[in-house]
Amino acid sequence: MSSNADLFNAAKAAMANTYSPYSKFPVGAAIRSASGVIYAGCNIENASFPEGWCAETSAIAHMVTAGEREISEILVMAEKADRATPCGGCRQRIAEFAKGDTPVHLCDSQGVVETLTIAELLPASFDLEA
Ligand SMILES: O=c1ccn([C@H]2C[C@H](O)[C@@H](CO)O2)c(=O)[nH]1
Ligand SMILES: [Zn+2]
Repeated sequence: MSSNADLFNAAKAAMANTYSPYSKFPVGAAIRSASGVIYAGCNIENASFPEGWCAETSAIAHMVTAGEREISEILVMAEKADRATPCGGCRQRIAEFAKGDTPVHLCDSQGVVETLTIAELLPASFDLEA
């Protein structure tokens, strides 16, 4: 297990609570905030399919609700993927609370497979001040 065992375990525990009866594709995410606290989340689907949301979005919601606004690293896992990567919308949501060099750890069910920065995942991202 990597040195991100705490993040990995938090994402795995969150993934166990997934509500994904439609896709049957469990996802978990865990953020380490600037203060060092871990915020996790799972994907939550809906019978009205577009109303569901992603694990990364749940984790960001927990972080912001707790009064924090800076992601220092984030880890994503999907039970059925060899290397889970955030969807386009989640890349933009992560970028809102991250710096370009903020690490995004992509996992399989065993551990971190690859780490990319959010700037690598979302080059030339939308910014009102760009
Ligand atoms: O970045 C992503 C991409 C997809 N999903 C979820 C949404 C849906 O519930 C399921 C299948 O797309 O995976 C996430 O949680 N994060
Ligand atoms: Zn997403």
